Amino acid sequence: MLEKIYKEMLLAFNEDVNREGLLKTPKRAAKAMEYLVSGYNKDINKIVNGALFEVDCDDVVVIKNIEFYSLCEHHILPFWGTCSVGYIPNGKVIGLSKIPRIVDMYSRRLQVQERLTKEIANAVYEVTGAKAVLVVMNAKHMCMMMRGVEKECDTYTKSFVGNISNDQKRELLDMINK
Ligand SMILES: Nc1nc2c(ncn2[C@@H]2O[C@H](COP(=O)(O)OP(=O)(O)OP(=O)(O)O)[C@@H](O)[C@H]2O)c(=O)[nH]1
Ligand SMILES: [Zn+2]
Repeated sequence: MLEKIYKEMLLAFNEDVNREGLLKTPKRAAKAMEYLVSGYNKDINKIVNGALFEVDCDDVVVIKNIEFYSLCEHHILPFWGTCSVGYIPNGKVIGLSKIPRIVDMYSRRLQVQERLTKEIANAVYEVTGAKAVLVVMNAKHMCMMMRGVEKECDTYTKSFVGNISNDQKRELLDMINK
Protein backbone atom coordinates (compact mmCIF):
# COMPACT_ATOMS: atom_id res chain seq x y z
CA MET A 1 0.00 0.00 0.00
CA LEU A 2 2.76 2.48 0.89
CA GLU A 3 4.53 1.57 -2.33
CA LYS A 4 1.47 2.63 -4.34
CA ILE A 5 1.21 5.87 -2.36
CA TYR A 6 4.87 6.72 -3.04
CA LYS A 7 4.39 6.06 -6.75
CA GLU A 8 1.41 8.42 -6.76
CA MET A 9 3.48 10.98 -4.90
CA LEU A 10 6.18 10.85 -7.57
CA LEU A 11 3.50 11.29 -10.24
CA ALA A 12 2.19 14.31 -8.31
CA PHE A 13 5.69 15.79 -8.54
CA ASN A 14 5.38 15.35 -12.34
CA GLU A 15 8.27 12.92 -12.15
CA ASP A 16 8.85 10.19 -14.69
CA VAL A 17 8.28 7.08 -12.59
CA ASN A 18 9.82 4.96 -15.35
CA ARG A 19 13.22 6.61 -15.38
CA GLU A 20 15.97 4.36 -14.11
CA GLY A 21 16.74 6.22 -10.88
CA LEU A 22 13.11 6.15 -9.78
CA LEU A 23 12.05 2.69 -10.89
CA LYS A 24 12.63 1.11 -7.50
CA THR A 25 12.01 4.27 -5.44
CA PRO A 26 8.40 3.56 -4.40
CA LYS A 27 9.40 0.12 -3.13
CA ARG A 28 12.56 1.45 -1.42
CA ALA A 29 10.80 4.43 0.15
CA ALA A 30 7.98 2.23 1.43
CA LYS A 31 10.49 -0.12 3.03
CA ALA A 32 12.33 2.81 4.61
CA MET A 33 9.13 4.37 5.97
CA GLU A 34 7.93 1.03 7.34
CA TYR A 35 11.17 0.82 9.29
CA LEU A 36 10.90 4.42 10.53
CA VAL A 37 7.49 3.67 12.07
CA SER A 38 8.25 0.09 13.10
CA GLY A 39 7.97 1.08 16.77
CA TYR A 40 4.18 0.68 16.61
CA ASN A 41 4.54 -3.08 16.31
CA LYS A 42 6.95 -3.62 19.18
CA ASP A 43 6.08 -5.29 22.46
CA ILE A 44 7.89 -3.87 25.47
CA ASN A 45 8.04 -7.24 27.23
CA LYS A 46 9.74 -8.78 24.22
CA ILE A 47 12.18 -5.88 24.13
CA VAL A 48 13.09 -6.22 27.80
CA ASN A 49 13.26 -10.00 27.40
CA GLY A 50 13.34 -10.56 31.17
CA ALA A 51 16.64 -8.69 31.54
CA LEU A 52 15.89 -7.37 35.02
CA PHE A 53 18.46 -8.19 37.64
CA GLU A 54 18.17 -8.07 41.40
CA VAL A 55 20.89 -5.78 42.70
CA ASP A 56 21.24 -4.20 46.10
CA CYS A 57 21.56 -0.71 44.64
CA ASP A 58 19.45 2.34 45.22
CA ASP A 59 21.82 4.86 43.69
CA VAL A 60 21.17 6.80 40.53
CA VAL A 61 21.79 4.98 37.22
CA VAL A 62 22.11 7.20 34.14
CA ILE A 63 22.43 6.20 30.48
CA LYS A 64 23.37 9.38 28.71
CA ASN A 65 23.22 10.77 25.17
CA ILE A 66 21.47 7.87 23.47
CA GLU A 67 21.00 8.85 19.83
CA PHE A 68 17.44 8.74 18.55
CA TYR A 69 15.61 9.42 15.30
CA SER A 70 11.90 10.13 15.14
CA LEU A 71 9.29 11.68 12.84
CA CYS A 72 7.17 14.64 13.84
CA GLU A 73 3.49 13.87 13.56
CA HIS A 74 2.69 17.28 12.10
CA HIS A 75 4.85 17.18 8.99
CA ILE A 76 6.20 13.59 8.92
CA LEU A 77 9.70 15.07 8.88
CA PRO A 78 12.58 13.85 11.07
CA PHE A 79 13.52 15.16 14.43
CA TRP A 80 16.57 13.66 16.02
CA GLY A 81 19.04 14.12 18.82
CA THR A 82 19.95 12.55 22.11
CA CYS A 83 18.04 11.09 25.00
CA SER A 84 19.34 10.65 28.54
CA VAL A 85 17.57 8.30 30.93
CA GLY A 86 18.22 8.25 34.66
CA TYR A 87 16.49 6.14 37.28
CA ILE A 88 16.68 5.19 40.93
CA PRO A 89 16.31 1.40 41.17
CA ASN A 90 14.03 -0.28 43.63
CA GLY A 91 15.88 -3.57 44.12
CA LYS A 92 16.15 -4.30 40.40
CA VAL A 93 18.22 -2.93 37.54
CA ILE A 94 17.43 -3.31 33.85
CA GLY A 95 19.90 -4.64 31.24
CA LEU A 96 21.66 -1.54 29.93
CA SER A 97 20.99 -2.18 26.24
CA LYS A 98 17.26 -2.34 26.93
CA ILE A 99 17.09 1.39 27.62
CA PRO A 100 18.16 2.44 24.06
CA ARG A 101 15.84 -0.28 22.74
CA ILE A 102 12.92 1.29 24.63
CA VAL A 103 13.94 4.73 23.30
CA ASP A 104 13.83 3.34 19.74
CA MET A 105 10.47 1.64 20.29
CA TYR A 106 8.81 5.00 21.06
CA SER A 107 10.93 7.08 18.65
CA ARG A 108 10.03 4.98 15.63
CA ARG A 109 6.49 6.31 15.51
CA LEU A 110 4.88 9.62 14.58
CA GLN A 111 5.61 11.75 17.61
CA VAL A 112 5.83 15.10 19.29
CA GLN A 113 8.96 15.45 21.36
CA GLU A 114 7.10 16.12 24.61
CA ARG A 115 4.97 12.96 24.34
CA LEU A 116 7.95 10.86 23.27
CA THR A 117 9.85 11.98 26.37
CA LYS A 118 6.92 11.11 28.62
CA GLU A 119 6.28 7.72 27.02
CA ILE A 120 9.91 6.69 27.51
CA ALA A 121 9.84 7.81 31.17
CA ASN A 122 6.58 5.95 31.87
CA ALA A 123 7.77 2.78 30.13
CA VAL A 124 11.08 2.65 32.02
CA TYR A 125 9.25 3.37 35.28
CA GLU A 126 6.71 0.59 34.75
CA VAL A 127 9.08 -2.02 33.47
CA THR A 128 11.77 -1.51 36.14
CA GLY A 129 9.51 -0.71 39.10
CA ALA A 130 12.03 2.07 39.80
CA LYS A 131 11.53 4.63 42.55
CA ALA A 132 11.80 7.38 39.97
CA VAL A 133 12.74 7.98 36.35
CA LEU A 134 13.91 11.16 34.64
CA VAL A 135 14.23 11.48 30.87
CA VAL A 136 15.80 14.47 29.12
CA MET A 137 15.74 14.80 25.33
CA ASN A 138 17.52 17.28 23.09
CA ALA A 139 16.47 17.44 19.45
CA LYS A 140 16.62 19.32 16.19
CA HIS A 141 13.45 19.38 14.11
CA MET A 142 13.74 19.22 10.32
CA CYS A 143 10.29 20.82 10.03
CA MET A 144 11.77 23.95 11.61
CA MET A 145 15.02 23.84 9.63
CA MET A 146 14.20 22.76 6.07
CA ARG A 147 10.90 24.64 5.80
CA GLY A 148 8.55 26.84 7.81
CA VAL A 149 10.46 29.11 10.16
CA GLU A 150 13.81 27.85 8.76
CA LYS A 151 15.75 28.12 11.99
CA GLU A 152 18.18 25.69 13.50
CA CYS A 153 17.71 25.41 17.24
CA ASP A 154 17.79 22.83 20.02
CA THR A 155 14.62 21.75 21.81
CA TYR A 156 14.98 20.28 25.29
CA THR A 157 12.22 18.30 26.97
CA LYS A 158 12.14 16.59 30.33
CA SER A 159 9.79 14.09 31.94
CA PHE A 160 9.88 12.90 35.53
CA VAL A 161 7.86 10.12 37.09
CA GLY A 162 8.08 8.77 40.63
CA ASN A 163 8.03 9.81 44.22
CA ILE A 164 11.37 10.84 45.71
CA SER A 165 12.74 13.67 47.83
CA ASN A 166 13.76 16.93 46.23
CA ASP A 167 17.39 16.13 47.09
CA GLN A 168 17.23 12.83 45.21
CA LYS A 169 15.50 14.56 42.32
CA ARG A 170 18.31 17.10 42.18
CA GLU A 171 20.91 14.29 42.25
CA LEU A 172 19.18 12.60 39.31
CA LEU A 173 19.10 15.85 37.34
CA ASP A 174 22.72 16.65 38.26
CA MET A 175 23.88 13.25 37.02
CA ILE A 176 22.05 13.75 33.72
CA ASN A 177 23.41 17.27 33.27
CA LYS A 178 26.96 16.41 34.32
N1 LIG B 1 5.34 21.13 20.74
C1 LIG B 1 5.80 20.57 19.62
N2 LIG B 1 5.54 21.14 18.45
C2 LIG B 1 6.04 20.57 17.35
C3 LIG B 1 6.80 19.40 17.37
N3 LIG B 1 7.15 19.09 16.09
C4 LIG B 1 6.61 20.07 15.32
N4 LIG B 1 5.93 20.96 16.07
C5 LIG B 1 5.20 22.18 15.73
O1 LIG B 1 3.89 21.93 15.28
C6 LIG B 1 3.37 23.16 14.81
C7 LIG B 1 2.35 22.93 13.72
O2 LIG B 1 1.83 24.22 13.45
P1 LIG B 1 0.87 24.57 12.24
O3 LIG B 1 0.68 26.07 12.23
O4 LIG B 1 -0.36 23.72 12.31
O5 LIG B 1 1.68 24.08 10.98
P2 LIG B 1 2.63 24.93 9.99
O6 LIG B 1 1.80 25.94 9.26
O7 LIG B 1 3.35 23.94 9.15
O8 LIG B 1 3.58 25.67 11.02
P3 LIG B 1 5.07 26.20 10.83
O9 LIG B 1 5.98 25.07 11.13
O10 LIG B 1 5.16 27.32 11.82
O11 LIG B 1 5.22 26.66 9.41
C8 LIG B 1 4.59 23.96 14.41
O12 LIG B 1 4.71 25.06 15.28
C9 LIG B 1 5.77 23.00 14.61
O13 LIG B 1 6.96 23.65 14.98
C10 LIG B 1 7.04 18.81 18.63
O14 LIG B 1 7.69 17.76 18.76
N5 LIG B 1 6.54 19.42 19.72
ZN1 LIG C 1 7.04 18.99 12.20
